[in-house]
Amino acid sequence: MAKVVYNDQIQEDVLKGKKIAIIGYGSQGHAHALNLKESGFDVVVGLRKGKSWDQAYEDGLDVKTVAEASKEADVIMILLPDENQPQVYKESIEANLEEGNALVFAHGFNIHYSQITPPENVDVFLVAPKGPGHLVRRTFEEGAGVPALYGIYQDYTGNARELALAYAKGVGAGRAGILETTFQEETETDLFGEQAVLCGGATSLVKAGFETLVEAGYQPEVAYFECLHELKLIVDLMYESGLEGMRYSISDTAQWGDFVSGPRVINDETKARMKDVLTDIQTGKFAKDWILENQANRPQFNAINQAEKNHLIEKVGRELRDLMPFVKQRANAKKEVVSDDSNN
Ligand SMILES: NC(=O)C1=CN([C@@H]2O[C@H](COP(=O)(O)OP(=O)(O)OC[C@H]3O[C@@H](n4cnc5c(N)ncnc54)[C@H](OP(=O)(O)O)[C@@H]3O)[C@@H](O)[C@H]2O)C=CC1
Ligand SMILES: CC[C@](O)(C(C)=O)C(=O)O
Ligand SMILES: [Mg+2]
Ligand SMILES: [Mg+2]
Repeated sequence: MAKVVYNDQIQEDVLKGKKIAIIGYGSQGHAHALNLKESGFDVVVGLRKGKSWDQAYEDGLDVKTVAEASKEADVIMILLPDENQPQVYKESIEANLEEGNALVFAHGFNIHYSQITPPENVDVFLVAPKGPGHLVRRTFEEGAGVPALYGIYQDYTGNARELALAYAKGVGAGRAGILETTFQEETETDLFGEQAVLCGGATSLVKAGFETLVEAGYQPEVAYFECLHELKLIVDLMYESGLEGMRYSISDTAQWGDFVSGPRVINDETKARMKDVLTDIQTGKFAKDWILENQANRPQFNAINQAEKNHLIEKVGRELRDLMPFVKQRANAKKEVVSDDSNN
């Protein structure tokens, strides 16, 4: 079994007294900055003037420009959207790196696909939480945490591993488990997971189920509860006690249907497509296409995003969630964010 590290095995002294710059204050940025500050570390947030800047300031953080924060920090964590990182690194970070600094990432994309080339005299490592930033923050506040991977690309000071573990502990990951990886493994597995299972796989499965029921004449509201709302309740059981634990709570009829019909939907053909997805990630095709899509100002991304927002499942879902106050609370918090085109 892989070695999983927890809080009591981690010395955080190596990071104490160092200035940590969190560049970006979105989904991951706000969680890392606030969790590290509350863990007793010295944090400065690097941003451009705008909504995130105002939010970070309102949250009681020290906020500076990206160049100023990078210059004064010993540890610089880049938590900007992957597609913006190379330009901001070139314009505002690179020239402010000093010998012995640490350059840190939460995802290996730009190092693994050679979009950022750091100097040789700094440490370069990643601390990648295995969960959305808003849950990194929420679980930390609840006294729990989200697991994280760490990986070392360059160990100039000889302290990169200890720094990475101390950083991971500071964001709360040591409560859940921290695992060593490489930039290649983190990048390829993270992209595969989000495309084939967690995001792309799950949304496609939910929509296909919803559409099948609606096209067969069933009420969209029934289809929404069946294929989307209840999925969270089922996944919660898997999260708590695995597939077996989930199957303990469902009826034997459901479990028999799970055994005989699940493999009719997700089968060898689906797995072959998953392998295609993984191949595109491993060869760099996915990364190249995503970089080109951004250079062209995202024509496909924007068109698909708009069509997805207009899908019937979203209309029905908005109406039903408005009638469930316990769900509405979080949806409203998210809505404020979405309407401002930001994530935090
Ligand atoms: N989202 C997640 O949960 C996870 C993300 N990651 C990784 O973490 C990193 C950050 O992702 P994520 O948190 O989703 O990023 P977000 O999209 O949430 O980042 C948005 C933040 O970046 C700032 N920003 C964007 N462009 C610039 C710029 N040119 N100059 C200054 N600030 C800028 C925004 O400020 P403004 O308000 O001014 O636009 C905002 O504060 C990525 O590498 C990602 O792969 C890893 C694990 C999970
Ligand atoms: C699953 C999507 C993710 O990889 C994440 C939250 O871990 C991301 O890039 O946002
Ligand atoms: Mg991920
Ligand atoms: Mg990801």
